[in-house]
Amino acid sequence: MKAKIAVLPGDGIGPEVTVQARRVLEMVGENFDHEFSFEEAHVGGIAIDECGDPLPEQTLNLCRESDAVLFGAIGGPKWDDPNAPVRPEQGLLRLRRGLGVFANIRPVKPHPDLIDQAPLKPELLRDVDLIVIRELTGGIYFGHKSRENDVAVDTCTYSVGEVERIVRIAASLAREREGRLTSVDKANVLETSRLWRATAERVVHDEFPDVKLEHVLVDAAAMHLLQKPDYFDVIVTENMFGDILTDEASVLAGSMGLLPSASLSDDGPGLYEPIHGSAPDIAGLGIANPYAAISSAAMLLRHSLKLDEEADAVERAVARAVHEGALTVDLVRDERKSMTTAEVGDRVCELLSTCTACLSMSSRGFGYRF
Ligand SMILES: NC(=O)c1ccc[n+]([C@@H]2O[C@H](COP(=O)([O-])OP(=O)(O)OC[C@H]3O[C@@H](n4cnc5c(N)ncnc54)[C@H](O)[C@@H]3O)[C@@H](O)[C@H]2O)c1
Ligand SMILES: CC(C)[C@H](C(=O)O)[C@@H](O)C(=O)O
Ligand SMILES: [Mg+2]
Repeated sequence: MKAKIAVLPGDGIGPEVTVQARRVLEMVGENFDHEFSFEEAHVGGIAIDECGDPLPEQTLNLCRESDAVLFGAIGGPKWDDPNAPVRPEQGLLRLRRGLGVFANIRPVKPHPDLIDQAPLKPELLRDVDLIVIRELTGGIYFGHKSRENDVAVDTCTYSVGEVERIVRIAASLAREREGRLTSVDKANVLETSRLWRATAERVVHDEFPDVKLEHVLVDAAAMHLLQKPDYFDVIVTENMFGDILTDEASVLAGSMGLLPSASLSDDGPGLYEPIHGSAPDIAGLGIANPYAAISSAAMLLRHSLKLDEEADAVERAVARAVHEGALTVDLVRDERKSMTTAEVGDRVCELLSTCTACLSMSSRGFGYRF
């Protein structure tokens, strides 16, 4: 098949990990006989430096006319002045909104070989296999904001329609899995959460009677995620809660550098990005973990290009590489045994061409498998 992929590397480690994800997609194109074309554009801090706008019009246009968008990360200390008129993060938020990608899928499934190194007890992690569906284009991120003298305001808004569509996505996914959906809110305090809860209740009751829905308050959910992470199947939540809970969930997997994401709209290109940021503390050192970016590329193959077999092959190559110990420094105890970002990318590409087991077994998507 032919596909056009927009690549937005961004800032900090964004370009370092994105180049590895792009190489993997190129390798998939070669091995499976697809014609993928790639076009790069600036977003975030680098775009501010270039033209004063974190999401230049040509970048958004490129994304809109592509089949999918591979995104690195944005931001960094250079653009962090709280009084700056524009910020890199605004570029990412405008991109999400501009593409209408309201459904952010963040799977969390620890690789068995990394469980012993995680800060949580191995027995808590062994059966963890959860997916967070984060609402991505509403809530406090996009509500009215103001700042006057000593007072700042951020407004959190949700409409019934916005809640219905994200709950439908989450419930459909739960139906294909264990049929359990946990809706996370703060309904004891927030009006938006009460609307969220009532809407989720109605949608699931009317349209997904086979799905078991429960509601958990976000503060308790944060605790349960560490205390009994294997309890969860599909979690659906609003924008900011989903942001915070998924950084927490990355601890279950072992590193921020492992969690991928897909952001989808009703139609139009999907946006694929690791959940981590630009990691200024390690940028430029060549040691960033590229697995989150590479796994995001696998999600791109599966969700935007409908290439399940190819997505499976990439996920198996990742799982195999991890199993062999192809790990960056965030995942090894002994630094001398770590690989660079590029070496990990090399190994995944090699496995994609040589590992017949990676290419042949069939399985269903989301997260690690081998
Ligand atoms: N999607 C995005 O572009 C995105 C996401 C989160 C944060 N940010 C931005 O990134 C900047 C830095 O934010 P932060 O430090 O709070 O979060 P961060 O995710 O960049 O880093 C948090 C910690 O995780 C580590 N880490 C992250 N990704 C890693 C990887 N691939 N390999 C190994 N270690 C990794 C970092 O070294 C750091 O110690 C900020 O400007 C923030 O706004 C951007
Ligand atoms: C950089 C920031 C705007 C972004 C968010 O909060 O959505 C990030 O933390 C993420 O998780 O993708
Ligand atoms: Mg985040």
